[in-house]
Amino acid sequence: MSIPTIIVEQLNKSFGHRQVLDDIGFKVTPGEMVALIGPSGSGKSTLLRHLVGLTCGNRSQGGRVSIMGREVQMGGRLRRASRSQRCRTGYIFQQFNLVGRLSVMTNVLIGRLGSMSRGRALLGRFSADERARARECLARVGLEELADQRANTLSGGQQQRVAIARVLMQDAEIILADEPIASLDPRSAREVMEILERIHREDSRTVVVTLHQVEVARRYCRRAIALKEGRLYFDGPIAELTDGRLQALYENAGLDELRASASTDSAPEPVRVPAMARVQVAHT
Ligand SMILES: Nc1ncnc2c1ncn2[C@@H]1O[C@H](COP(=O)(O)OP(=O)(O)OP(=O)(O)O)[C@@H](O)[C@H]1O
Repeated sequence: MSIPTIIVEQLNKSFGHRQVLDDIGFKVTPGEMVALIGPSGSGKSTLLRHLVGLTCGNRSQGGRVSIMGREVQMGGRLRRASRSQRCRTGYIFQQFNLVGRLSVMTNVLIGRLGSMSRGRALLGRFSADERARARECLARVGLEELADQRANTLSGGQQQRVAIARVLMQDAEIILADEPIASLDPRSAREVMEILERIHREDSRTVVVTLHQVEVARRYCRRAIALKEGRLYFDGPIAELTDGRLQALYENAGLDELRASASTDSAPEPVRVPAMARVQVAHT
């Protein structure tokens, strides 16, 4: 059995008096593609941010996050990540986080900064090999011909593909994507998900992606982790996330989310699960 690449144990997070993560624990093995789903405000983005140490858990309640065998945080204290560890985790944001006035090419090359010497990084001096590699990364997301264009002249879908190329340039082994398709039209959303899935499949990258649309999660991910009100509601094969469980997951959510979560095939089963019940399925 492979050693987990992501380990989360007893993670708790409160903002003021509001507990937004409640005793979260799960493991992800190398090469998995996992959908992180749940109603708006259930804690998906907060959880993802904990995985890279952008947010730290509560001190009083312990909690541990480890990535690729190294602790990111423990007992509410961040561990200083090594440079190489930081480079091995790529983060994709809903709003792309590109430098709009720079070229597409430079934005992709930025993915390399973490592995360069400080001097070279400060001067932004990239080698011919690095430029060739950046072109390859752009070709993989279908944007090679836009290399010299300013990033802010691209469509949202194209910008997200540049962000993925930047993660490829970073050579990240784990890709964490926080609602990467939330602000995209359906076609761009499909392109972005297909690229992520291809990278996962062809390069054996571990991908954890937060999604609002359950049908998208079903199409691209084998496993789902669902949060409800900050608690782990489901963790297992996405095929076991039945319509009844989904109804219970989204039962207090807005109408739009319910529609987004509705299955496209059979009619939902009228199964009701108590609001805070956990449906935890052993993950193999
Ligand atoms: N820095 C913060 N300070 C205070 N509250 C916060 C902070 N970050 C998140 N929260 C709160 O934590 C809860 C979970 O937020 P989070 O963004 O993780 O949810 P989410 O499931 O990703 O929601 P969405 O799907 O709408 O993005 C929300 O109630 C949010 O308002």
